[in-house]
Parts: sequence; C-alpha cells; structure tokens
Amino acid sequence: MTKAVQIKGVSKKYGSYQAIKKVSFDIHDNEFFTLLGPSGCGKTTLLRMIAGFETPTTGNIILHGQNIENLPANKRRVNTVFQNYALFPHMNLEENIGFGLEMLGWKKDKRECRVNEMLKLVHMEQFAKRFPSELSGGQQQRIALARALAPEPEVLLLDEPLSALDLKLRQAMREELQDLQRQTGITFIFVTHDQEEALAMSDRICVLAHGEIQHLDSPINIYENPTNRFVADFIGDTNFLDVNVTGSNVHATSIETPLGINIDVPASGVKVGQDAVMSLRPEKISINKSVDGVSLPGRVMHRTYMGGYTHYTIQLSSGADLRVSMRNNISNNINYDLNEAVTLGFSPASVRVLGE
Ligand SMILES: Nc1ncnc2c1ncn2[C@@H]1O[C@H](COP(=O)(O)OP(=O)(O)OP(=O)(O)O)[C@@H](O)[C@H]1O
Repeated sequence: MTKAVQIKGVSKKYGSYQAIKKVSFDIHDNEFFTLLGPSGCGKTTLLRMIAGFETPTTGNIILHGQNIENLPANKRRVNTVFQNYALFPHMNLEENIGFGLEMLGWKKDKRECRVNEMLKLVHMEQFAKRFPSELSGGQQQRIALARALAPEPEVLLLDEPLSALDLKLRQAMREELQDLQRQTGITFIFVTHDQEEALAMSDRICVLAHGEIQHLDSPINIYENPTNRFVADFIGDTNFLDVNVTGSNVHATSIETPLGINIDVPASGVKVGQDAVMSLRPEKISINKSVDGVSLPGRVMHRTYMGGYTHYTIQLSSGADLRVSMRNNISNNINYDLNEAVTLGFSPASVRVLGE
C-alpha cells in the first residue's frame, strides 16, 4: 500500500507544554483517515504541521516519499478546509474556486474547465455567479471543498469542517464527503472530536489523548476491541465494572466480577493482579431472551424512550447497575416498566477486559 503521509517521531512543544509527544504513524494513499480526540488532545496541531503552518519540534513528516521539513506551506501539495469556510466574500463562486488555480499559473481555458468540473462535483453548477453571502452554510462548505480540491492536492486536510452546520445537514454532508473522497481518490485527513462522525466516514481512525496515540485502527476494531479504557469510553457508550483478573493466557482472561459471577472472556493481555475493568456495551445485553451465556435477574430502575431505541438501567441482585439499549424494531417492540423484574443475558465473548 502506498504511503501518502508518514509521521516519524513527531513531537511539538509550545514553550514548556508538550502538545504532541513523539508520535509515528502512516496514512495510506487514497484513505479517509480521521484524527479523533477531545478538545486539546493535539489533533489540530498535527494537522497544522502537515499543512506547514507549524514546525515539528522533533521528527519528520514525509509526503509521498519526500521529506517536507523545509517546504513552505504554499509549496506543499496539501490543501485545508476550515470550519468557517474562509471563502473570499467579494468573489463569486467560480472566482473563489478559480483564484488558487490562477495563482498556480493555470491558463484561462484549463481553469474554466476545472472550475466547472468542481462546481459539478459538489452539485453547485447553477450557483456559479452567486456570492458566498447568498449561500447557506452547507452550500458555502461545498464551495470551500471545491476550491480546496480544484488544484488536485495530494492530500486534503479537513479541520472540523462540519461543526458549524446543524445536525441534519451534518449527517447529510457525511455521505457527500465520503462520495467526494471516493470520486477524487485524494487522501483525506479529517479532524473531529465527534466520534459518530469519525465512525461513519473513516477508513481508519487515530484516537488521540494528551498528545499521544491511544488507538489507530478501523472504526469496527476501535469500537469492538478498544485498546484501553479511554478509547472504550470515548467511542460509543459502555458499562464499566471493576474486576479482579484471576487468570490470563493467550486464549482467555478469567475474571471475578461484581455481578456475582466469575467468567472467562476473550484474551486481553491484562495480567493477574493488575488493575482492570470490564467493558460491556449496552446493546450487547438482552432482556428476557434466552442467550447462550450469562443470565442475571434484575429490576428496571430507569427507562428512557428514544423512539428507535429504549435505554434502561437495570439493577441486578448483586447490587451492580447495567445500562441496556434495546432497538425498537418490528420483532422487538416491548417496553419494560419501572420496577419490573427482568432477566438480563449476555455472552462472555462480548466482554472486554481493559487495563486502567
Ligand atoms: N500556538 C500555541 N501556543 C501555545 N499552546 C498552544 C498553541 N496551539 C495549541 N496549543 C495548545 O496545545 C494543545 C493542543 O492544541 P490543539 O489545538 O492541537 O488541540 P485540538 O485537539 O485540536 O483541540 P480543539 O478540538 O479544541 O481544537 C492545547 O492544550 C492547546 O492549548
């Protein structure tokens, strides 16, 4: 697989503050790659170093095999789309898209052809003569994307480009961004703190916290097999319970749980005696359904009806609480009442044991 960007031992200090702590990873060509993490974790800093707006304190950034350390931002074949669109207000849309091409010395005919192609790509060809102030936020962001993609950059950097849009539009734009990436074949590096956005669009996600990589993998692997407690907590919802690890080998981890049961769960690498939690996603637990695994009696303490889902908090006879999420579909449209006695079921294979 060709590497579009290689981050090699890159760190960044602002004064004495270490914003990025020596990270190394590769981004593949033609990949939709996401940097995900809470505010302040360093994702924008990483993006700005790739763009050339910041210089790494240590390490190298390689773009398609070339060390770009001494290449200024405007010489890198990397473009950025920002949250606030940053369109030129006094230029109409075709001028906005064509401006960068003119700066790069593209001839008029070739430029006009590319501008039209880009307007078509983002479904805005009928608005060519309008000014940015005559567009909705979503339309402005599409033009910002067209402008950034026009000079055929090797890599497109997207810094929280959807966060100024309302929820419905944000969801619709996720599909558009994915389509744009597939159609153009350009490597996208997307920055967000929104885990749903990251799961929905990315080929791979790099989860960051405190300037360090916590987990880098496909959305499914990050959700199903998080490397640590931070990742399990940050991506999706889960139940955490403190456990004692009583056995550990390459096949399984044996745990003593506060649910009043001891179980063997998938191997975790956590050693006997080490501080550990078990993570069990709310949708992996069933109510009043016979399952091949664990059955535990409990009582409904809270119920939140969400339309497509109902979320329950169930208190077990051991005293532990578990949150359960039930999809309200045709075959499963029952709502349990407060205080109703129920039986929870889950498979030990759904449990993940994580070190602190
Ligand atoms: N120019 C700067 N000078 C000093 N500190 C900075 C500078 N830029 C960023 N920082 C600090 O570095 C850390 C990482 O900032 P960065 O903007 O990369 O985080 P982020 O993950 O993108 O957060 P957000 O989602 O809030 O934008 C933060 O603690 C921030 O305060």
